[in-house]
Amino acid sequence: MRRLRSQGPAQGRQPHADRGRDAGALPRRAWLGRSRARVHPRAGAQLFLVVLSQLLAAEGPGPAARSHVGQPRPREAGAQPPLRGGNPALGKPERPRAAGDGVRPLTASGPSPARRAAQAIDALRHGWPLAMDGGPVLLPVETAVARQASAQRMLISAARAETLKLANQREAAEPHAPVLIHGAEPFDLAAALPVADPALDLAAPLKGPFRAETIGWLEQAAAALELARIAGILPAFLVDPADAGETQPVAVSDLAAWADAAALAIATRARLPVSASEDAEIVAFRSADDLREHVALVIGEQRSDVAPLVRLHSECLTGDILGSLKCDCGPQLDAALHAMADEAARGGWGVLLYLRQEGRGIGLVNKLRAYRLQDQGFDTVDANRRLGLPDEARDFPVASRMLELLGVDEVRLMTNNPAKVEALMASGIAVAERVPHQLPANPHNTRYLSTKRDRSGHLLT
Ligand SMILES: Nc1nc2c(ncn2[C@@H]2O[C@H](COP(=O)(O)OP(=O)(O)OP(=O)(O)O)[C@@H](O)[C@H]2O)c(=O)[nH]1
Ligand SMILES: [Zn+2]
Repeated sequence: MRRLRSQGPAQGRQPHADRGRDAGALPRRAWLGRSRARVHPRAGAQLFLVVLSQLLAAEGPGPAARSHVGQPRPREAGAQPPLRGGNPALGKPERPRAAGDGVRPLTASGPSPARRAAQAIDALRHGWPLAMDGGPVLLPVETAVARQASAQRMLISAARAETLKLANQREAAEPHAPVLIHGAEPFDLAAALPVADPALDLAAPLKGPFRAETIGWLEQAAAALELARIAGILPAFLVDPADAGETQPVAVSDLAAWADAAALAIATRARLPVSASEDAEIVAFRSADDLREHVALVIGEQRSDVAPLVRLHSECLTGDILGSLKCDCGPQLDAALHAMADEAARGGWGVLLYLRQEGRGIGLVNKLRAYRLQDQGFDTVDANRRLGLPDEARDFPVASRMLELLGVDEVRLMTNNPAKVEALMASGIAVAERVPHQLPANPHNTRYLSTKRDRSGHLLT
């Protein structure tokens, strides 16, 4: 069996008793006085600062504390006093500006491909247009800062085109291919938004007439839609708009470089007692260009001779933090941690990967948009498609890479989703067993769970 090299357990693991929080020993009432219970926390903090500054003032200026505050540094004999208001010989001070006013041509000496993709994702979130190498300028409809921009054409996803009843046109009939639409009138942002956003579907059901056109830059179009998904915005663009503003250059191949799981590395690790188990360690992962920080929780003592119980848990802010009843994420997270704690008590161990892939990879805002559509009667799959987004967009090679970095090459995977098993195996992790992980339904998630079973292939009863 292939054994992967571990980066090793944390150095200097301490018994729990050694790590009491010092803060607990502070005389809590000392700093807010007796009225603490009635003081609003923010007001309390302000009061604390006032008291602190009074105490400091009463103490007088300590020489060490004030040596560089408010006092001029001693000057050597003959030295010039510092210039106030800048050196007139240098002209007026100017803000630093990027070379070429920030326009970055795709040259070998420019930013690395992964960095360019990161900049493109950031640009979309800010509403700045992309200049696709070999394709047109694309302005994201949802976030565009160039409010006066307009274009004759829009780029949308196949799923959105289908919702807009365009799939009967030959150029829009390919199920997953991006669709270029030509409007009878140019699209300004007010006209483009209802095409992009299904929240407006009921208010304006007929948006056309549109003509679908052949795309001569299909790869660039697909990459742009993928970048929009990663940025968490609606996947719709004005194509070559007038007045789009400064563009962000990006090439199709940049995306693969950005998504390369090999860039992920362990950033740090620390002991983290949790309510399910006091014997747990958190490991944080980072890569240079992807700002999402994934974590793993290792429960029990890591052993190379026993395959751990593993759960790949995708971020769900609503379920994990707020206790949403619309999904099964919160109870699944809780039950997984307790199952791992039981496993550890029997001499085994567990690893929970907390993957920052909210809403199965479409991001929090788009997931909440999907929830709105679900309230109109669409199921979880159709709601995503109406948004023009895939119903599954998670990046499981990231999970395999995290396991590899932890030195885990074989797992007992807690899941009802066969796609997770396949994805892990495809990226080199042996799945010795699939451990079912079904939790009781509630009235709010019954339809969600049956859709998972009936449309997404989950093994649920
Ligand atoms: N787009 C979308 N995402 C959702 C919805 N409900 C839950 N999610 C997301 O789905 C993910 C939860 O999936 P998981 O429980 O990890 O995995 P799974 O594919 O359901 O498979 P299991 O391992 O069997 O639980 C989280 O990222 C949630 O935010 C929804 O209605 N729409
Ligand atoms: Zn959830």
